[in-house]
Amino acid sequence: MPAKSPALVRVSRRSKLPVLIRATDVLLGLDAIKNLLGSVSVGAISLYNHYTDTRARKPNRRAVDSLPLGPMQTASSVFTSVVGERFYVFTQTPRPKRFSIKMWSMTWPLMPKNNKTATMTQTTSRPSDTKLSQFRVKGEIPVPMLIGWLTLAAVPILLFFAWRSLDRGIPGSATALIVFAVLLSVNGIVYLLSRNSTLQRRGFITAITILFTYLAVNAVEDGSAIIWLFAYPPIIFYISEAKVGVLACSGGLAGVALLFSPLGDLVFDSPYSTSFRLTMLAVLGFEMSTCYVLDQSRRRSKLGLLKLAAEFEYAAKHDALTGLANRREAHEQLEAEYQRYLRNSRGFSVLLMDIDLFKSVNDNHGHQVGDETIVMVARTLREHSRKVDTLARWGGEEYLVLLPETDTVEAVQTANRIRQTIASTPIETQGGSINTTISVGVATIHGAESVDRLLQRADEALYRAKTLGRNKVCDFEGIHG
Ligand SMILES: Nc1nc2c(ncn2[C@@H]2O[C@H](COP(=O)(O)OP(=O)(O)OP(=O)(O)O)[C@@H](O)[C@H]2O)c(=O)[nH]1
Repeated sequence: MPAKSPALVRVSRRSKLPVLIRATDVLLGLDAIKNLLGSVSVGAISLYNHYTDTRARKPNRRAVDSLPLGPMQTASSVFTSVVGERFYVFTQTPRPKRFSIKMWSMTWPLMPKNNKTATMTQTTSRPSDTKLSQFRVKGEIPVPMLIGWLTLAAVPILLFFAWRSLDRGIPGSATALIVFAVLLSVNGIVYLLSRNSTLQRRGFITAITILFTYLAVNAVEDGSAIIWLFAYPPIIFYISEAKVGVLACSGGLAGVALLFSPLGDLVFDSPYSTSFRLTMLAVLGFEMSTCYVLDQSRRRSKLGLLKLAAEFEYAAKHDALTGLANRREAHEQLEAEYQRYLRNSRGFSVLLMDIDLFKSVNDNHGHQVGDETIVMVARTLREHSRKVDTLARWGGEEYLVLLPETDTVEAVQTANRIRQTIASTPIETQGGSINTTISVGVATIHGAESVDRLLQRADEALYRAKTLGRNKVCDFEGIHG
């Protein structure tokens, strides 16, 4: 065992330790900056979707209602942004080009792990925290990639120090370092072959924990190798759950304290001076606590950011009054269904529905009762639909129902069921009981017609149902109830 080295104490106290700690701070700081940038972009896009009528490309009624904008005209020039969880609203200045409209067309920065886009149907609800944790924020370094880079960096360093140990006539240390280099490489290769990230992470954590223990206990490199311990906390907190990070760090710190204790001196022949031991323990403990606090903050802000994004994504795809899909989402679902139809020829139908003489409901009972009627009709639609159907509020008192794998006969049956229920069930509103009816236009996709053409046929069928006296279900060919 090498004798105590005064050089080690001098080096570690004066230069290496602060440099290592600063490097750690810089890395964590960069991560925090990335998070903030991610937060700004997610928030900006989400807010844009939430407060914008995408067809008119203007702020929607929600924007006008909820933001302190004053007169209606100013709403058409509103810009929204977000930093953290604070919303900022900018109204257009006399020099409108000062704000870049490009910000609005950025891609959605959330990426599900499996790269599949979740389909949004009537059953979609706000995602849970567990579900959210499956997402990562764009710009965040994926753990397998980080482990890959760390392995790539560690292997040559280990081989270099192994060569130095050999050169200094310490073959035992050289062999151990080569074994660690091989272990890390094997772990990397196994991951490349199996793509099992859990195995990769566990293998890496085990390897570096044993490696750092070896470096500390055997006082490799005249005892200076123990300084590498400072690399352990940020890595362990980043690549594992907070719980594992806390356990590993407190175990590590207790281990070092034991090594530095009189008991450690009995078992191991450590070269560390008393002042070095105290400094090392204090700084290591300080670094671990700092890493824990920063990691908690990173995790909390990520979850908050994902929640915020999920809330706004939900709002961007749903109608605020009824909770049904909005028109834009309905178009997306129609397009997706159409693509499925082109691929596997499974047909689908659409129902275009309109509440009859709705203007008179508003005129006779007021707008509030009109709104309640719209909500109650939406509820009836939900009750009479399958989970796979997409229910959308198409316009004011117009609804669209997308029925996958449904032919005209079945679509007409569904439409009649809904129509009859609405006609026979008085709607209870604050303004009293209201009897209302709906007219329905049915269209089923056929041949190579486009979605637009399909919608046009449904619209024409709806028009026919209206002209034939309302409370009717029609398709392109004729009346069905
Ligand atoms: N309460 C309320 N009314 C709305 C909403 N959106 C649109 N409307 C009203 O819905 C009414 C639609 O009336 P019209 O298009 O003339 O049709 P209608 O009275 O239903 O007559 P038909 O469609 O021919 O049966 C208008 O008075 C709109 O102001 C809304 O969100 N809430």
